[in-house]
Amino acid sequence: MSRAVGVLRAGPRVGAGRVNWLCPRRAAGLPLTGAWAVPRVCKMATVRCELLKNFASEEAVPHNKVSIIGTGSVGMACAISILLRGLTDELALVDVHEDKLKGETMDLQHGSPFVKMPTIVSSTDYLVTANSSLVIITAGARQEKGETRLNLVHRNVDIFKLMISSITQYSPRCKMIVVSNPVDILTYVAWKLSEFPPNRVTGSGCSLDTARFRFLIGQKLGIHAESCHGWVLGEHGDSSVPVWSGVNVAGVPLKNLNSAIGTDQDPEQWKNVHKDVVASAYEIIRMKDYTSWAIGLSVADLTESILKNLRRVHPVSTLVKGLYGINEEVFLSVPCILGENGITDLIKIKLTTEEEACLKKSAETLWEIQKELKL
Ligand SMILES: NC(=O)C1=CN([C@@H]2O[C@H](COP(=O)(O)OP(=O)(O)OC[C@H]3O[C@@H](n4cnc5c(N)ncnc54)[C@H](O)[C@@H]3O)[C@@H](O)[C@H]2O)C=CC1
Ligand SMILES: CC(=O)C(=O)O
Repeated sequence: MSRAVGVLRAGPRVGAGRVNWLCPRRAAGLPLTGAWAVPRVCKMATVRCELLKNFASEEAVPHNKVSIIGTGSVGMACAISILLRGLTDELALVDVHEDKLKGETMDLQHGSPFVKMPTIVSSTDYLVTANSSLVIITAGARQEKGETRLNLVHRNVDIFKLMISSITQYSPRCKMIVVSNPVDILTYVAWKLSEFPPNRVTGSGCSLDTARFRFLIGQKLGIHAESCHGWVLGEHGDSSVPVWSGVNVAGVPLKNLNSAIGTDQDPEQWKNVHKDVVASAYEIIRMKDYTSWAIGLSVADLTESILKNLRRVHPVSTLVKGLYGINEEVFLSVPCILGENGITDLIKIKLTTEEEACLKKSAETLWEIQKELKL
């Protein structure tokens, strides 16, 4: 971790559009040492020195720093969504692929004239993430066409073993959002390896499934997704559970209008909406190789609740041991209140016997895999 690697940094402090390699200690807000500690003095009459009268040191400490680990499709969709919403005063990016990391950083920085860009730093060294309020983990393998999320587990657990200790070393008080798949298992892995309290380790879980559910209900009704309320809970992906009893528009439960909604007996076959939710990722991956925009936008929404301490309710993956007859340490999505301390409360949603059985079955499937992991 002490390698003297450079940190790609730009932002208001070094001038929009400029790309500088700066000391990682400076990027981390630590006192400068060695050659990096030379004070900024004007040795010759540069335009900068002629233009500016320097009043104060530039060593600002970020208050809302977000780090994103993994600058692939998902990491960069998270980055742009967070930047466009103006949520952070410093964004740090980390990836093992140095050229890709530099390229993505420069490409974002060049958007500075159009967005109020915060400082953006990046490095292969986790020192650049120091003092993060929130670390978003998107690093790792993604599904090939037709591959299941659970199939990724061993490849991504190995990556997490390398990553989590570096994150906690530099940001011991951060919150984490895990996005890499299989997200529920990897949230458990991040929680175990970090030794953080469970409220600080959250999986993006069913935020994406729920967004897809609301969008598809909206399409069927001709109403905007934001006005269609409903939740998908449990495992992100294949065994997710749609809570039909709670689906409503303006407080009108659809179940009151169609008592068979979501069942095989339903003449309108609303259950196909959830089938389409489950099929979405496979369908999109078949066509464009990966999914990115909707997950990026949903992670930015979670980020906003945490950084602004909004205490909004989100369907995210959390430790559910003791709920719904689940006795193992598994992470599944339930409605959670998210704020500056991560998850402070869960909403005790009433499930039907069938829904509860589905949740228990997902928990058993996940535990069968988790109990074999050597962490
Ligand atoms: N939870 C959810 O709803 C969703 C999860 N995902 C998952 O997100 C993950 C990322 O997907 P993509 O961005 O499409 O993949 P990608 O292949 O485009 O990006 C992954 C990045 O991780 C980096 N990486 C690999 N090992 C690393 C390490 N040890 N440290 C730092 N960086 C490392 C790679 O260099 C690459 O840039 C996958 O696991 C995917 O299944 C994707 C969409 C939705
Ligand atoms: C890839 C993935 O997990 C999704 O789009 O749902």
